[in-house]
Amino acid sequence: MKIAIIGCGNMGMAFANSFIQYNLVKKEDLLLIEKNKERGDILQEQKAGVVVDTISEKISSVNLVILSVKPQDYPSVSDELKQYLRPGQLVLSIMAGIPIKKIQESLSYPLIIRAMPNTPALLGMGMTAFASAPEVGLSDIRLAENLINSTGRAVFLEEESLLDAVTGLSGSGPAYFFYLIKNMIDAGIAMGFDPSMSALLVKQTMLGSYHLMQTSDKSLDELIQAVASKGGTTEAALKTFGEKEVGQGLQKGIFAARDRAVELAK
Ligand SMILES: NC(=O)C1=CN([C@@H]2O[C@H](COP(=O)(O)OP(=O)(O)OC[C@H]3O[C@@H](n4cnc5c(N)ncnc54)[C@H](OP(=O)(O)O)[C@@H]3O)[C@@H](O)[C@H]2O)C=CC1
Ligand SMILES: O=C(O)[C@@H]1CCC=N1
Repeated sequence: MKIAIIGCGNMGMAFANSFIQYNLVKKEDLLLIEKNKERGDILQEQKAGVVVDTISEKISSVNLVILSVKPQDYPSVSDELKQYLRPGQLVLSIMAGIPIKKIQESLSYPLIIRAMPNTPALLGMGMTAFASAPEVGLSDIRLAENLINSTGRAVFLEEESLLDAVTGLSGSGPAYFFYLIKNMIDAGIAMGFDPSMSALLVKQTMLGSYHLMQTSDKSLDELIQAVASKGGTTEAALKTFGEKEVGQGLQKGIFAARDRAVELAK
């Protein structure tokens, strides 16, 4: 198995490192194409794979090409890539927004899988949803699924258009989680804790709450109710969240992320 990754930033390397860790590809068979010199030099130093700075005929010999540049950089990538693609190669895009049809047209090439991962893939704890062009065969879909499984969980979507909602929900989701935690820590600091004590209180609370949610047979509403004693402190917080429309604000943010994914396709 030979793999090329075009754009070796956060997500490209999260994938590359998982493939290496699970022996799905050997470093000498991993072509890392990174335009950014500083990043390329770091990857060279780390001996992360065969590091190059441009798309070349080397790409013609790989089985799988992963597109992990920012969507805005894709037009220049497709112009270069299309001349080197050979029949039978599989192209896996993790770029937000850009639909399979558009990738097929820009590359004049049919075998495209589109996936939306998230950064916990760095730890093998990612969540990725993916969809496939109708031209891609079952064995290639399985191949992509096996590779994605090395980065965490994978779900196959029959309906590609849902990938934009996935982007808003789980693709960007880690940032919402960190945003929530940051604001809780800041509230702790505002109430007089030093930053490290506030961080400990908040992070352990979130960790314990996550496991409680996963192991409990109660619904989320019931779990909230179990914390919110009648006339107590949690109720005061929840009342304020309601007045400030925190939940609705969060949902609006997620819809905005989804809408931006749709926009990036244009
Ligand atoms: N970060 C995330 O949480 C997620 C990101 N994604 C998607 O993954 C893709 C990559 O995101 P992310 O890893 O965060 O981005 P990064 O900016 O970290 O990585 C992209 C890398 O590609 C380089 N690059 C740009 N043009 C080329 C080119 N022509 N050839 C080779 N390399 C090039 C960039 O260089 P330079 O910086 O100099 O431009 C950069 O180093 C995006 O499309 C994003 O939508 C999907 C899910 C989650
Ligand atoms: O912010 C972004 O555009 C990318 C896609 C999902 C997460 N990061």
